Amino acid sequence: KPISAVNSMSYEDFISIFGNVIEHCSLCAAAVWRDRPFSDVNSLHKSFCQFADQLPIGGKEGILRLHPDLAGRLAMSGGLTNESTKEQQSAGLNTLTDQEKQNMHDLNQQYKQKFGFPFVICARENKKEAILTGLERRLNNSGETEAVTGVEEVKKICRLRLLDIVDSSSKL
Ligand SMILES: NC(=O)NC1=NC(=O)NC1=O
Repeated sequence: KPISAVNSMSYEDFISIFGNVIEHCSLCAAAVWRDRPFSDVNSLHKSFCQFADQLPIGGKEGILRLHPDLAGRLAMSGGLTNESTKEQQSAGLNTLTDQEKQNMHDLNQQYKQKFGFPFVICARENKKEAILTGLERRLNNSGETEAVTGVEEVKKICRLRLLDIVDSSSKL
């Protein structure tokens, strides 16, 4: 879509189109609509980032809790959103060996046990090896650090999902 079409959307249409650029967080799109008109996809992304950044720590954690585990139960049962399904496949998470699945599951459980929210990383920018090493490394961080790091990954996921919808060449 050209950015001009984005800028002329009703908030209902805007929410239905952009409601999942942050996984299960249509509130973000509902809020970001007010920042229109957007000069291009970068300024649209900036609005999403600013909304996430101004949330209190509890809100940031809430965004992370709405993310499905990587190669988790939902992924195994085909219950992921279309976006998450494609992203997790692109990282090769649908071709894990049983050993890798078990390892991922154990680490995800440890991570959730420690932080109270899931490990989030931009799967389209990482292959399964990088995801596993990232999970092991970030397990040693503080909750504060991981809430911020997780939201930074959400911003990367958001940008790629926006680029799938908005023509990156279109300018106001
Ligand atoms: N826990 C996660 O990081 N989930 C995901 N990251 C992505 O890029 N797509 C997901 O579903």
